[in-house]
Amino acid sequence: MEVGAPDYLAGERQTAEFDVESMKVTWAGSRHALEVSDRMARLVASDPVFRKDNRVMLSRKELFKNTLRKAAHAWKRIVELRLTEEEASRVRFFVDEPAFTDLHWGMFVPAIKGQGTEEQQQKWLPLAYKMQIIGCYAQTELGHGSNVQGLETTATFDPKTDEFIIHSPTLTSSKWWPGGLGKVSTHAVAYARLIVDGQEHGVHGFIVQLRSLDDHMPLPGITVGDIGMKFGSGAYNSMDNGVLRFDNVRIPRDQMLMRVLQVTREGKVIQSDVPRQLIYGTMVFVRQTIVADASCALSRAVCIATRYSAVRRQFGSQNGGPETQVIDYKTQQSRLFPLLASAYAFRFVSEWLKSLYTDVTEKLQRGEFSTLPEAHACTAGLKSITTSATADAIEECRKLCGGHGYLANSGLPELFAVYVPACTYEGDNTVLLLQVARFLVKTVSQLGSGKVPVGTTAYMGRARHLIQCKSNVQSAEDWLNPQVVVEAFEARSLRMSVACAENLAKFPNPEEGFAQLAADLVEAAAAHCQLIVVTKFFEKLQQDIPGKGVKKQLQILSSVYALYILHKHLGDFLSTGSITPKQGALANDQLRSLYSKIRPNAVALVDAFNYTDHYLSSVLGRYDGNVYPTLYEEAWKDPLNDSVVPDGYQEYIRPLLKQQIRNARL
Ligand SMILES: CCCCCCCCCCCCCCCCCCCCCC(=O)SCCNC(=O)CCNC(=O)[C@H](O)C(C)(C)COP(=O)(O)OP(=O)(O)OC[C@H]1O[C@@H](n2cnc3c(N)ncnc32)[C@H](O)[C@@H]1OP(=O)(O)O
Ligand SMILES: Cc1cc2nc3c(=O)[nH]c(=O)nc-3n(C[C@H](O)[C@H](O)[C@H](O)COP(=O)(O)OP(=O)(O)OC[C@H]3O[C@@H](n4cnc5c(N)ncnc54)[C@H](O)[C@@H]3O)c2cc1C
Repeated sequence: MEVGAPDYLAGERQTAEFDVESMKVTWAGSRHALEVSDRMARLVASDPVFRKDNRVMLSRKELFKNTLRKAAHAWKRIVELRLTEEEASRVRFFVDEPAFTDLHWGMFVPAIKGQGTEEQQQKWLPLAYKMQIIGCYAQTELGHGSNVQGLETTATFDPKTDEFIIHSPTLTSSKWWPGGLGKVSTHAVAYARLIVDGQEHGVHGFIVQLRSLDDHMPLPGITVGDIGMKFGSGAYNSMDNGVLRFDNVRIPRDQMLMRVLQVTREGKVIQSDVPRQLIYGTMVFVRQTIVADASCALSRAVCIATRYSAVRRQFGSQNGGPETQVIDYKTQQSRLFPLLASAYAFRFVSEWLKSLYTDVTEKLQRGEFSTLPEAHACTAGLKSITTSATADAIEECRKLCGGHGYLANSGLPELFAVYVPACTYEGDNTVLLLQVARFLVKTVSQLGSGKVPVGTTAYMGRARHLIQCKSNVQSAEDWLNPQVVVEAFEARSLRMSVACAENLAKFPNPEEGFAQLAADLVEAAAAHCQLIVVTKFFEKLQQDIPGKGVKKQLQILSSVYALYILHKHLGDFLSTGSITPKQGALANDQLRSLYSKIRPNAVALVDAFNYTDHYLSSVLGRYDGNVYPTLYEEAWKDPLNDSVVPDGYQEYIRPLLKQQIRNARL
């Protein structure tokens, strides 16, 4: 905010009962992370190249070219200022525009790192790090996305020339969707069925050059282009999601990523001791980053809706005094505050998931693979529930802002349009929950075998207790006890998984059973993942959290998140007998009183996200709350208002107004 400018939300900020600067540190993860983030946010906001207020007005071609300009400028600044990787990734975050660079850094580089041998990494990574080649992740095809084993592109080994022949045998085998592929990438990690000596060996990644490094023309045998406009104006259309076909394209044998499986000069196929699932490792990595993205997108929407709800007034004027701020309506609070709590919950669970991922990656380097199934289940499940909740929440925030939320300059429509594909990409959310369900059912089925469940399923080791325990909640206050809450969540989750396993056992064919019970399995998986989020929030509170009143606020938010989920899924808690209807009602009483505690802190709690006005790009979410004059000014900037009488008046409006109506009755 400019120095000396009026702050229409100052009154809201004065009621805060905690130290906002300390909360900023907790949200950012550390004082260092906050400092870096703050510096990079200012760097981006002060640079006119990164302007984004005109984005929705640009044609696709203009938008795309502007994205290229921003990406090139960002890279120039990163090199000139010698920014660290951490700083560079914050620059990307605040530039706030999907671009080919996301796939280059976010998937192409990690695919080579995770699936390439040492020599392959040494050859390709330096080129990729300097952006002397630009890569994408070409897995999905027109006919198959979720079913990776169903991909049709082939990679046939030719022992005569020591090459692979990459080919698209059918229309449905055309690569379809990869970001950065359509117009920019020079290379791809393309996934194809490996065929050696007439035998199939499953789907593997191959580094394929697509375009000339001299004139950017597609290489012989490559057909490549953009797949067309996507949902929403502006939004994800800055990305060149592409289509790609191979017509017997030859690549050297050493361009197959060979960490998991090697093909020798003689055409021998050698399986290393690395599990086949590591071919899916890049997806595990990205799913983990998507959980962190969910907390960012959600906090952004909540920041806009909270500030605006404090500015907006409707009804309730007493004796000519001001009307009621809409944030004071209990209905507004019961819709908004759980989303605020969810933003914090997702932030902390993503922190934990990142540490789990780092730990698993270190173990994989040492040849320890036992934690891979847990890492897969956690990343898949948390990606699924956090993105679904965030997509719904952004739309809810739009509604919380009434009519003005529908204006593009509220920032919410574009945020929604950019965000919703997260429910689909990197694994459709239902398909991913089914993966979690398989993991849970397997864990339950092994309970009797003496195998002790560990990690996030450790609670299943107490199945005997959890299957029959009764919650001892007697008052609304009892619901503030984390142990009581966690036990109710554990009982609900375990009982749902056990019920699924029991029902599955009734089917002679387990796969048929799994297919028939899929809807129940998805619910059991979601219950398990919600338990993880709740537990990790409570565990965060065990840490030393400095700053006046900060921990107290987080305690309130953790209870709000847990009790909101309980209230929303009350049917599960009741039908599994994890709590009684009376206890459910007490949870709701507690939730109401927690909302009242959040109310004086709401604006400060969203200030703690430390978002600049540039990043929020929302008239409704402005830091200073100066909404109405800005809305009014912005309206006049619309190109439709360039002329008082619109184009088309002479052709279409005037003749209409001047028409002779023959039949007066018409
Ligand atoms: C310095 C400068 C810096 C500059 C700074 C610049 C910085 C910029 C940085 C920007 C960063 C931004 C980030 C990127 C942005 C992203 C944007 C979005 C892009 C979106 C990309 C995509 O959209 S890309 C395509 C994703 N497409 C899927 O997501 C397919 C889903 N489909 C499957 O994933 C499989 O198809 C599916 C269902 C598992 C069945 O696979 P299947 O049939 O083979 O397997 P089964 O089900 O039979 O399972 C057999 C056994 O494998 C186990 N298992 C399965 N998966 C496993 C796994 N992953 N890990 C371990 N284990 C796994 C399973 O648990 C079973 O285990 P068990 O046998 O023990 O039970
Ligand atoms: C914006 C965007 C960017 C993308 N970027 C990339 C990229 O860079 N690289 C890349 O390779 N791919 C990319 N993709 C593709 C993406 O990964 C796939 O679209 C995604 O994995 C979903 O697969 P699908 O399209 O085949 O969906 P489908 O599987 O066809 O889903 C259709 C419906 O079927 C249901 N369904 C499917 N299988 C099952 C099942 N077994 N049980 C129950 N229900 C089922 C789903 O729940 C869904 O409701 C991108 C997609 C989008 C939208």
